[in-house]
Amino acid sequence: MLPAAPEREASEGDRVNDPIRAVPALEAAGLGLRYRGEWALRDCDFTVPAGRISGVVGPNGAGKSTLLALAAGLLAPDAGGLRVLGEPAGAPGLRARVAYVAQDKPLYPGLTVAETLRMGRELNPVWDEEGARRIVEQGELRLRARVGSLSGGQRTRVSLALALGKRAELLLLDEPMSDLDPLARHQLMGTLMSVVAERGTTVVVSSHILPELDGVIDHLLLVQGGRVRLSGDLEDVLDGHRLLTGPVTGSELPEHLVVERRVGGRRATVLVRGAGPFDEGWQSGRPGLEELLLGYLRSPGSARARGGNGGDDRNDEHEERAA
Ligand SMILES: Nc1ncnc2c1ncn2[C@@H]1O[C@H](COP(=O)(O)OP(=O)(O)OP(=O)(O)O)[C@@H](O)[C@H]1O
Repeated sequence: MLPAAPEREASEGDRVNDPIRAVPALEAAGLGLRYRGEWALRDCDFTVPAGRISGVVGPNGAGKSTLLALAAGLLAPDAGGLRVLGEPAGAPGLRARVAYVAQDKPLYPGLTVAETLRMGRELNPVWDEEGARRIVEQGELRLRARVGSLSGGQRTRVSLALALGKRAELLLLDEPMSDLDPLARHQLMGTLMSVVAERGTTVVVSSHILPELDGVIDHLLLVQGGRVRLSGDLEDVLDGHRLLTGPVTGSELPEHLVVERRVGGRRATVLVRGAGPFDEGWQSGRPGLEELLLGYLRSPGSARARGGNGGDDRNDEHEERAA
């Protein structure tokens, strides 16, 4: 597991009373985007609160990168709308307020690491030279090395240094850690989280490496098949589910609450929406993040949920019909 996110400076009450934090980081209504006529994201309604670390989770091809690119203003929606920090995504006023690290970490290969950081300093009205250098130096990168000669993990480090140096209000990170070795991942995530906690930065980070997010995120967006399947405060979402174990026969469960059922021998393990009470034949516990996500990912057509209360049935029916 990666280092736990340090205590955030602001409490929930502070956020509500702070007019800036009361504006969500992302707010999508009916958001959709097509590539060559095929919907990559469709009918997405969600809110990502400010001042939090949100995990965008989903399998390959789910639409995570598309969602982040829309938030970064690199793509324009084909349906619905997306507001970022209170402004329409892509608005010029967001350029200095949002930093985006794309999955393929595009950088200029001909520049050295030092020249890349200098470019960051010159292009951004606010620049944290010390913070950016710290990230580069932790990786023992030579400032004179050409970016084109760096490994994938080293380029990730330079990209994150640029993003953090910008001191943006919102960091959009698309699979930031996928090409880092476990030690670098642990170290860099720790640095990232402490910087973010210090500054109260909002982070939206996509990943399909579930352990990477455990103990780090405090808000969740589960994307599957181009739709948002689950979203909400992480604790509320976990509180809104139970992992039940019991004999395969004899204990009843309302089918519409079942997310995933696995049978091993005579015992069944069932992930359900809602906190019960359930038939007393079941042993019941709150699922962990990985158990919850794997349950949903393994059962793409099961009960759908939204928000921490385990979901809204009317929405579920709508989404299932539209799918
Ligand atoms: N440039 C593109 N042209 C055509 N189709 C695309 C393009 N980019 C993405 N898609 C399609 O859109 C869907 C969503 O892709 P996206 O890259 O957003 O998924 P993802 O969740 O980020 O996947 P991964 O975890 O593999 O990065 C996929 O079906 C993908 O094939």
